[in-house]
Formats: sequence, C-alpha cells, structure tokens
Amino acid sequence: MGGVGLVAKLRAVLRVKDFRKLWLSMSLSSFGDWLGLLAITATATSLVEGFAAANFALGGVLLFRLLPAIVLGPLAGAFADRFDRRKTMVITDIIRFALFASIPLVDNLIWLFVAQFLIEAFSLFWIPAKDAAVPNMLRKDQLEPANQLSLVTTYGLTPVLAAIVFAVLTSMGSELMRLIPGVDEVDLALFLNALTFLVAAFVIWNLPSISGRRAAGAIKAQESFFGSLKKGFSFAGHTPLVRGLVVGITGAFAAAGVIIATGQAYASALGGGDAAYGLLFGAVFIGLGLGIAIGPSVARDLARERIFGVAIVGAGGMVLLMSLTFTLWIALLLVVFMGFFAGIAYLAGFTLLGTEVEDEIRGRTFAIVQSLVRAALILSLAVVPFGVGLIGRHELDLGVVAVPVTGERVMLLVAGLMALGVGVLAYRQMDDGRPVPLLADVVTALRRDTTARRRLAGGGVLIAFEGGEGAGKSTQVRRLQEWLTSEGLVSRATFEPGATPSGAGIRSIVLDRAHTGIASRSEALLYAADRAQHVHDVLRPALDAGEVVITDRFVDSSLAYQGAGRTIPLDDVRMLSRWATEGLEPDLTVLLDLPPEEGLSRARGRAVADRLESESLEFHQRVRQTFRALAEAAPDRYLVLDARQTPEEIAAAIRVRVAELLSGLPLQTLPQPSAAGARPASPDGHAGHDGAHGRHHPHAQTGATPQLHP
Ligand SMILES: Nc1ncnc2c1ncn2[C@@H]1O[C@H](COP(=O)(O)OP(=O)(O)OP(=O)(O)O)[C@@H](O)[C@H]1O
Ligand SMILES: Cc1cn([C@H]2C[C@H](O)[C@@H](COP(=O)(O)O)O2)c(=O)[nH]c1=O
Repeated sequence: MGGVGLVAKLRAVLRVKDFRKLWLSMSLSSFGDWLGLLAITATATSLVEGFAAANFALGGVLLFRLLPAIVLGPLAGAFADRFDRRKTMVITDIIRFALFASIPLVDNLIWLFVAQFLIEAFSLFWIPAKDAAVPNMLRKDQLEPANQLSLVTTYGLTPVLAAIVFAVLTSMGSELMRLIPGVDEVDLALFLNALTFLVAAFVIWNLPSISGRRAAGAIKAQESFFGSLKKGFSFAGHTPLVRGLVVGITGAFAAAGVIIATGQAYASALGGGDAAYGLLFGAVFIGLGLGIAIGPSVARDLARERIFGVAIVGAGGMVLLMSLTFTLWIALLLVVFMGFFAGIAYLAGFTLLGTEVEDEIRGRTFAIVQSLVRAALILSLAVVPFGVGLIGRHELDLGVVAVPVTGERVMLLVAGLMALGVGVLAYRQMDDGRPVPLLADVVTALRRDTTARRRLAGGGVLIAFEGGEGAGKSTQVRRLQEWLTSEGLVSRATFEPGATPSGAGIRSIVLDRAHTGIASRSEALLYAADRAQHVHDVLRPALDAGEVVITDRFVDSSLAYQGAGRTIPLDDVRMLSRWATEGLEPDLTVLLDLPPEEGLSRARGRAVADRLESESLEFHQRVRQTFRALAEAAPDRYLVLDARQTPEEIAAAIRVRVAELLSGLPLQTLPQPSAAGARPASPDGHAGHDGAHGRHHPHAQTGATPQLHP
C-alpha cells in the first residue's frame, strides 16, 4: 500500500479530461515544432551555397529562435495574466499555422528568418498562457506527474518521432515530388507542422477551462499594462522562493550553454570525433530523461525547495569533474549524472512555479524565467567560444606529469563552479528555515526513513512497548513517563486497545470472555479500528505537538496475536495496520521478552484471565516467537530486554536507550521540570494518558532536548 507508483499517478492525471486533451494537443504541437525545426534548418542550408554560408544560415535560424524571448518574453507573460488564456492560445496557434505554411510558399531565406522570428515571438505568448493554465486544471499533488509527462513527451518522445518522420519524408524525396508537384520533403514537413497548429487551435478552442476565471470576467484590468509588467518583475525580485528559482534556473541554463558551446572541443580532447560528440549529446538526454522520470521517486518526500538547489549543486559538481576527466567513458557517465541532476532540478523548479505562484501572476513569472533562460543560453553560446579560443591549448608542467590546460576545460570548470554557486544561492533563498539539517534530510529521504524524518522535523517521538501477557509493559511505561517528566520533557502515555471512547468499546468486545465465536478476521479488524482511532485522536496530535509518546502495545501486537496467534498471513495484518495508521511507525520498540508461562502466571495473579489470556500456551508461544522475530529483523529499531530482570534494571536500560534516541531532537519541553509531577495511573492499571482529548501541556514550549540523565 506504500507510495503510489508513477504509472498510477500518470493514469490519474490523464483521467482529467481537459488536461488529457491539452496534453494531446501540446504533444502534437511539440511534434510539429521539432519537425519544423528540422525542416527549417534544412531549408536554411539549402537556400544558400557553400559551407560558411550554410553555417551562417543555421546559426541565424537558432539566433532568430532565441532572440525574441529576451525582448518579448516579459510582455507575453503580462499578456497571459491579463487576457483570456484560451483565446491567446487559439489566436497564436492560428498565426503560427499561417506563418509555417508561408515558409515553403515564399521560399526565401530572408522571409524564413522573419517568419522564424515571428513564430517564436507568438510562441512566447502561447507558452506562459499554457504553463499558467495547467495548474488550474489539476490538484497540487498532480502537477509533478503532469510536468513529468509533458517534459518527457516534449524532450523525449516527440523529437524522436519528428526525426523518424523527417527521415521517412527525406527518403521519399523524389517520389513525393512526383506525387505532389512542386512540393519536396522539406515543404511537406513544414505543411504538416503548420497543420498541427491548426488542430491544436481547434482542440484548445473546445477547452473552456483554460480560460479559468478570466472567462467569467472576474479579473478586471485595474492597472496599466506596464504597471502589471513592473509588478511581475518586482514579484520575481522580491519573493525569495521565486528569486531562488529564477537565479537557479538561469544559472543552470547558462552552464548548459557552456557545455553545448564546448561540446565539440571537449569530445575531440577526449580523443573522440563526431561520434564521441554524438554520444555525449545523447548522454545528456538520457540523464535528463532519467532525472525527470525517476527523480521524484528517488527524492521522495524531500521538500522540492531543497531538491532544487541540491540538484543544481549536483549537476555543477558533475560538470566540475568533467573538466578534470580525460577518459571518454568516465566523461559519458558524468554527463548522464549531470543530466540526471539537471532533470530533477528542472522538474522541481517547474513544479514549484506552478504550485507556489498564484494564478494572477503565474504567466508573468513563467515568462520572466523563459526570457532569462534564453538570454543566458545566447550569452553563453556567444561568449564561450571566444573564451575557448582566447585561452587556447597549453600544458602545465608539474614535474611528474604535464597537465593539459585547454580553453574548453577551463570553461567547463568555470561553468561547474558557476552552477555550484547558483545552486547554493538558490538553496539559501528558497530554504524555509526547516530545522532538519540538509545532510540528515537527504540521507533519511533516500533511505525512505519516514520515522527519522518525522523525528528530525520536530514531529515528536513514538516509543512502543511490546511483549506477551504480564511482561511488565504497563509498569515500564509508567516509569519511563515519570522519568521523562522529571527531565523536563512533555510526554504522553497511552495504550491499545481502548485509549479512545470508541476504542474502549472495542476493548470490551475483544477482551470479554463472554464474546465467544469472534472470527479471526473480525478480531483483526476490531484491533485495526481501535488503532486507527488511536492514531487519529491521540498519537498524531501528540506527535505533531512534539511530544514523546509512549504506547503500551501497537502494530507488533496485531502481527504477533492476530498474525501468528490466529494464523492470519502476516502480510495481511501488516497491510491492514499500515492502512489504519497511515504508515505511522514507532521510532523505538521496547520488547519485554518473557516465557509465556511466567507472564501468564503474573497476569493471572493480577486479575481474572481475559479472552486473549485464556488462549492456549502454544498460542502464546507463537506470539512470543513472532515478537522476537520482528525485533531480530530490525535491530536498530528495537530494544529487546529480558523481562525476568527486576523492574529497576529494566527501567535503567530503557532510560539509557531512550536518552540516546532523544538526544538533540527538537521536542516539547516543560518550563520547570520539577514543577510537573508524574501523571497518575489510570484505573485499569495503565499509565496515565490524555486519551482522546489530545490536551497539550499549557506552558510547554518547543526546544532542543535538555541534557538527559539516564
Ligand atoms: N520485572 C518484573 N518482575 C516481576 N514482576 C513484575 C515485573 N514487572 C511487572 N511485574 C508485575 O507483573 C504484573 C504484570 O505487570 P504489568 O501490568 O506491568 O504487565 P503488562 O505487560 O502490562 O501486562 P498485560 O499486557 O497483561 O496488561 C504486575 O503485577 C506487576 O507488578
Ligand atoms: C493491541 C493488540 C492487543 N491484543 C491483545 C493482547 C492482549 O491480550 C490484549 C490487550 O490487553 P492488555 O492487558 O492491554 O495488554 O489484547 C491483540 O491481540 N492485538 C492487538 O493488536
């Protein structure tokens, strides 16, 4: 029942009808875009003669693609925030259809540049409108899988599909000319591309939800266009989270520009030619794809604000190592990792922009990021080749070895350092001051240690006492609570079954010997129902308040009694308990181990045997063996004690282990430890507890655990 798999999440996202339609039309446009890029670059080079001219034409196409964003990007964002997003998208799609279709019809390089510039300019209005609309169609938790789907489609699937279609069209070349006179494969690709925009316009027209509140006229233009533009910049500059995202994404793209610009020189320095360059290029995409696809499940519940900075630092580290690498396969590995971290950062940044920025200003924020990203790319692509040329190729003689110092390596080193710097800067800007140290946060997230994560985040500490009948659990729970109180910590003692009003009813059903014939499964369900209520009413609230919570029995009792005792498969009982507790696990389980004969005789000396105590000795032996097996399987989380020792000896051993567990954690502390007396025991012999009331100590405060004296 653990985490929901990615496939299930994607399915859930695709079940949202409007998002599904938008995603399909986005995929179609993206396919058209890639096909168009291939066709346009082919057209550009075919319209001129000679190697230099072809390269100039190619560079011109890319420059005209990136250039408009710098000037028009922020304007487009303000537009997306002020006007009906659906109409903006439909109109820009129709214009892009006309512009793409005009390229083969006009068949001229200047017009190709102009059309390319205009297409890019209109795309700038389409993208923030779409980016800002998507978060309104989905729940917050669905945005990450939705972004995963969109990014993998745009950068993984559609370019490959477009390349295949283009290759097929190219191979059909002359056939095609015969079939449609005057139309070659490049023309056809461009016409096809144009058509995808027309289809997208039609689909989007039929998606009123894209307009959001704008369609209802809820958003009135109270400020001037330039006023709203200024507000967008001021928001991005003054909101720490957005500022961190902008700095991080821009810096990361500047570093990416350096890698693109040095790629060929780096590949040849590694002793490879075009093939090595191709491999390095492919490795980036493999890494990116992996980062986007599996990054969230690796990072799990690490806060996205933290993942973002950490991933940029990770990518920077990889680039830094690349600059020092002389072996192709190591470089390839580093590039995959670099892409992996970059993919994680991109997805986290994109998702945060969608979830954390209000709809009202989202379009402008996306647009500012877009513009800065493109500006950073252009700047890197323009400046880096100069730097590489200027530095040239040298050798640094270190006596034992001569180290080559080359332009591309120095540039990569600079890019790596720059990424490290912006990663740290972004992390500092975006960190919301959570008390968990970064390393512990990352390690516990990677280990999926949810219990340690709760503890570290000030979410209290849960200690469970387990063992057979009469093992001395209630005695030790009471002693531990008294000691914690004397040490100045707010603690709560509770028990299962029966600590809540409904639980008390369940307790009397399951333990009353008059209730014969309760089926094993219904017994398991009754204990699970008691536990669910206990977690909801008592354990969770107390933990959320940062208390040390001690429970006399928890999940292990169900595993031992209903699992081993009643012979219900352990996995079924485990699943049921996990569902009832929503995955809550103790930080420490103290197992008081005692031969059942001895425990039963102690218990019988106390009161008449209840329904469970009256079970056979074999039943209780199976219970004991299961408790022990559970403890053996996870020794870090258990303290197993021989319950034949004196109560004092047992209590002392427990105090030592608990002191170790609590050391340095942020917990609720009592202002004056001596003033707080121990709580009285409840009438049924269990240590005192606040039960369902969930009261918190009136003068308690959260702070680091004081020095404990076990
Ligand atoms: N270490 C010990 N040695 C001998 N007797 C003990 C010890 N600890 C507790 N006892 C006694 O054993 C009896 C059962 O103790 P306690 O109620 O603490 O056990 P328990 O594990 O909570 O039992 P149950 O699960 O049946 O409620 C009590 O009479 C108690 O005084
Ligand atoms: C939580 C839990 C308990 N049991 C059994 C174990 C004992 O026989 C009783 C509880 O009695 P106690 O005096 O309060 O210890 O219930 C169980 O079978 N399954 C469980 O999940």
